[in-house]
Amino acid sequence: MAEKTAHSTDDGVGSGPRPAPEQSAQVTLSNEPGSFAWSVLAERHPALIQQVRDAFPYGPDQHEALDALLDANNNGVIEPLAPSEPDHEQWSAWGREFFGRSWFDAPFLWAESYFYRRLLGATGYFGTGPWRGVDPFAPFKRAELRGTAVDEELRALDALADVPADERATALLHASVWGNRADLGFRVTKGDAAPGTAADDLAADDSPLLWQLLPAGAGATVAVVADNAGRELIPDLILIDHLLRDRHAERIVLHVKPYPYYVSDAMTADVADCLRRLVKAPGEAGRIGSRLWDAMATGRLEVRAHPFFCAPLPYEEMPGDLRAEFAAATVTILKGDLNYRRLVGDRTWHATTPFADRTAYFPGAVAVLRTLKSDVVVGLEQKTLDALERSGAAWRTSGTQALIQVRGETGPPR
Ligand SMILES: O=P(O)(O)OC[C@@]1(O)O[C@H](CO)[C@@H](O)[C@@H]1O
Repeated sequence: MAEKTAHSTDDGVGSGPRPAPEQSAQVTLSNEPGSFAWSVLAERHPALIQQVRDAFPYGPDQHEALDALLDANNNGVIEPLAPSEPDHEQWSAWGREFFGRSWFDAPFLWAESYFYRRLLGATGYFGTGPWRGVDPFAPFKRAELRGTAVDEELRALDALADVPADERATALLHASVWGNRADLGFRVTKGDAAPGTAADDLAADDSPLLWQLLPAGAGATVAVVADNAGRELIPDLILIDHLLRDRHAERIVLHVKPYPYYVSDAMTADVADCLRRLVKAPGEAGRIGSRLWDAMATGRLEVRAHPFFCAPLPYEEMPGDLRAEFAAATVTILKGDLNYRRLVGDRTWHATTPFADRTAYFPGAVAVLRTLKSDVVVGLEQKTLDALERSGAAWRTSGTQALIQVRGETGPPR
């Protein structure tokens, strides 16, 4: 087995700026048995291959490719994409340093991202045959959206329609945060069929600063970087409607993934499915759906699917066009655990490392709405950290804790 961790000044995944030495921390790898990252590769990935295999009547080619991926994930080394693949060159550059290593010895963020790319390849998603463009996770996403839990969540909106605006705003913001628990990745392996009981309080809450950045009528543009489809995207869309309706934003750009990723991540098709679900719902949910449908038609709400969202890279290495887009936004709101890992860096930061320091490179104000589902966290107060540690619970990874963190001041010169 190779070294347990790589050092932060040389993670080999791109050429972007590196953190200052005094802020360095080790890149998270997956080669420590029993660690969260190890369990994702050793347990979640094989279970996911099986789920995908069971969900579609694939032919022998797909079964063979899935067998090969399972074997490589469990026992093999990382190999480049075939030269015939359209993104072969891109991934060759991203993976140069990791090809020939065990999957467990590559950075966790990189290995997971490449796993999803290979899984799609195995199902024929990027091929020229009949499975081209067929989302292997679509059956799980659709089942979730059809479920009665969504009916109940949408019915609850009727009671919110008449409460004072600030209370409604808080409720909708929290619904979007906790919506991040509804991650189908949690349900891939036995034993984590559903996340545990949610904490009453947020582990960090900078929401006053978020609202300060978005005073009504100031003509703001907000970028929302989505995470999961279905039960997460619905509350995200409802929050977007609130921001537009109460004029906290004039325009919102919703960034989604260009291809299926991390089981349930949202793509344009999932936005359309959620909007249809809302529009057809009775009561307030249906009215929200109609307003959002109109906002799409007039361009006040726009969907984008930049390729960087499926790249195995931290946001620190984002390309210039995306940097310019975030810089032009009044605030960028990032949803979920993976976006958080990419924002602050998937490393063993001390949990009290200031959030503002870790995000100082980000172009413009940035906010995160996240439940904790992996080891990395920054920006906690010492007393919060002490209490969480005393609890003895798996608070970093169980999805029971959540946070809203915001850096308001503008980032470095652009
Ligand atoms: O980004 P999301 O959907 O909130 O979470 C993604 C996630 O489920 O995937 C990884 C494990 O596969 C973890 O980082 C995290 O728990």
